[in-house]
Amino acid sequence: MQYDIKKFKDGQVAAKILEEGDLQVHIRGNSYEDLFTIAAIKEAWDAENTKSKMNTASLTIYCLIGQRSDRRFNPKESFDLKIIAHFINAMRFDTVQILHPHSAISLALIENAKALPHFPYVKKAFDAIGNPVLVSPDAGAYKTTHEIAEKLNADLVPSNKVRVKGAPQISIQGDVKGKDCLIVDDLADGGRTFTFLAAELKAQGAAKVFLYVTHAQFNYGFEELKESIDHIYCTNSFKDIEDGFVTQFTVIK
Ligand SMILES: O=P(O)(O)OC[C@H]1O[C@H](OP(=O)(O)OP(=O)(O)O)[C@H](O)[C@@H]1O
Repeated sequence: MQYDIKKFKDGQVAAKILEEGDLQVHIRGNSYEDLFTIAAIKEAWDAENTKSKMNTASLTIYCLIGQRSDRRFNPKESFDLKIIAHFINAMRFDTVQILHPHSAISLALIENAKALPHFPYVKKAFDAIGNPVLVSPDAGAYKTTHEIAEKLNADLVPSNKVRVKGAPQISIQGDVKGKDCLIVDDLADGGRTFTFLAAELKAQGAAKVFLYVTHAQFNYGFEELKESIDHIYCTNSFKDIEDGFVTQFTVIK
């Protein structure tokens, strides 16, 4: 399904449907502008499809904005993922696929949503390195990384993270001496989780430490990661990165 997006100088986005049939929207979805772009496309498509109930509309979001804000962190603060989910639900897509959501709460709040698995990209990194031990950085990552380790027949070393005044405190539950380690997580923001964990893995004798994250945001702290991590594997769900330190798997053009 072809559509055209026009952006006005004041920031307004408008859409035009260029052909008939089922609608498939593939978008990063990592900005409020993207959400309004999706809404414009769906509104234009709905206007053409009021009579035809045969056609379906599907949405694929590669990096859902606000996915970490999956609760009200403090009284009097907004619950941002709930607002975003309300907005997407109002568009009434028949299916919504979300690549590697931060938690199951995104899938619970967004109607007709299911996760698009990150397994194929972890497998590519796993094969490129050559049978590393998988490391899950925190309780949130443990469940999905455990499932991936089972599928790959790989060893898994869980670690636990608590944040003290925002700074991650790490404890590793396994032997990594002389082993190549692949940390697997959903996203890197400032990267402190991974610099601390990689430093601790190396202190415990790990040979090399690699990082896989689906959503490579690297909003700050990117250069510091080079001190303790040997190479990063990620998708381009959040942005395209040109750096020899990073291997990016393309999910969106
Ligand atoms: O690159 P960094 O800035 O270190 O952030 C990345 C980490 O933060 C997120 O978890 P978060 O601490 O938000 O998990 P939570 O939902 O359990 O609080 C994410 O799953 C990573 O583990």
